Amino acid sequence: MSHLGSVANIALMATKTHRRKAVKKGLTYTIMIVGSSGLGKSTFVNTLCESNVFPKIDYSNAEKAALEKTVRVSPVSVDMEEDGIKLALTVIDTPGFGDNIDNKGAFTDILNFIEKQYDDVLAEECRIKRNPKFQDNRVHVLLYFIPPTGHSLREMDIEFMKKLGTRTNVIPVVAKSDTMTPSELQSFKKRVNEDIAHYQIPIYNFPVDEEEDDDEVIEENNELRNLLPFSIIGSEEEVIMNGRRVRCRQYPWGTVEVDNSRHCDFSKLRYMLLSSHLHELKEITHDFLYEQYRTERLSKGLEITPAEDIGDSPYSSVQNSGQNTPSAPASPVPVRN
Ligand SMILES: Nc1nc2c(ncn2[C@@H]2O[C@H](COP(=O)(O)OP(=O)(O)OP(=O)(O)O)[C@@H](O)[C@H]2O)c(=O)[nH]1
Repeated sequence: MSHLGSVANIALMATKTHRRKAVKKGLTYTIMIVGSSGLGKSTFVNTLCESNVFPKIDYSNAEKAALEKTVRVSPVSVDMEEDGIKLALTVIDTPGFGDNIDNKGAFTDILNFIEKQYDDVLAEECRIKRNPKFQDNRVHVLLYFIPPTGHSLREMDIEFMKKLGTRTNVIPVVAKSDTMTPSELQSFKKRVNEDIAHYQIPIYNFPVDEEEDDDEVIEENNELRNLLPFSIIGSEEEVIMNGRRVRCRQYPWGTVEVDNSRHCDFSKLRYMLLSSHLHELKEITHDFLYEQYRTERLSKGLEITPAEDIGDSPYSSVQNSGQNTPSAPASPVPVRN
């Protein structure tokens, strides 16, 4: 066997071992949620994970509600299983913008958080002896919550998405889309897309490679691109309808169902995030976004500090009794799987 052949074999074995470990331990994956205050970010996380990751806030008690609001970047790990694959999912809720006249502070915290995860990986790569317990917490996808104003994007949303889009895969979503009629929603989506194109906001827009991708992938990506920005509805409420459990929001005039694709795009977004596009989002993060950051960082000749030397970890865990279990932060893994 040639030297190249044996190297290739070792690489293949390493990949297989890595995959086996990932299947056993759970594939690590990180989603960040960003947007103005009160748009339903925490509710969305609970809906996505089908469990009480973030405790429900009692908005009838203003004082208590103010205390319970998300006030810092809050990562929580949730063990899930999607299509037979274990996921060690980390969901990061962030403080909502809008309570302060100047929201730059909250935004800077979010950007710094994303970049710090890249710095940690870079520092780990630069070590002579690797830390076997190193935890890679890079953000693979960021859902940007757009308020359902019915107008167009706000200046703040344009500025924030533009900056975040150079660092991570940004996917815009229309929050609380049950507050708009179908035709209002369609016109709003159109205007948001026009703004995204006009201001050249670098979102993840389901790119296709006509030569490389097969027809199924092209069709799926075209369909998902046409849904952008995804309309979402969050709810932790369940009712029994025609003998099946349905997650919904109930109003005097009717019921909107979270998982009904005629009511909103939640189910398509969930499938795309946790199943069909998970690997692609991880790959783009590692191969492109991180590489770009790394090049910028190293070309500026900045000093890289090993991970454990930089401040306290913001990671926390939450107890819950739901089907999917929020637990301690994602299990330690070597760089990328
Ligand atoms: N109409 C409607 N209301 C929603 C939806 N999702 C959440 N809500 C409600 O909106 C309010 C705020 O929800 P949260 O999930 O706390 O919002 P948040 O964005 O996490 O708030 P901050 O922590 O302040 O940033 C609650 O009363 C929710 O029940 C939705 O899809 N539609």
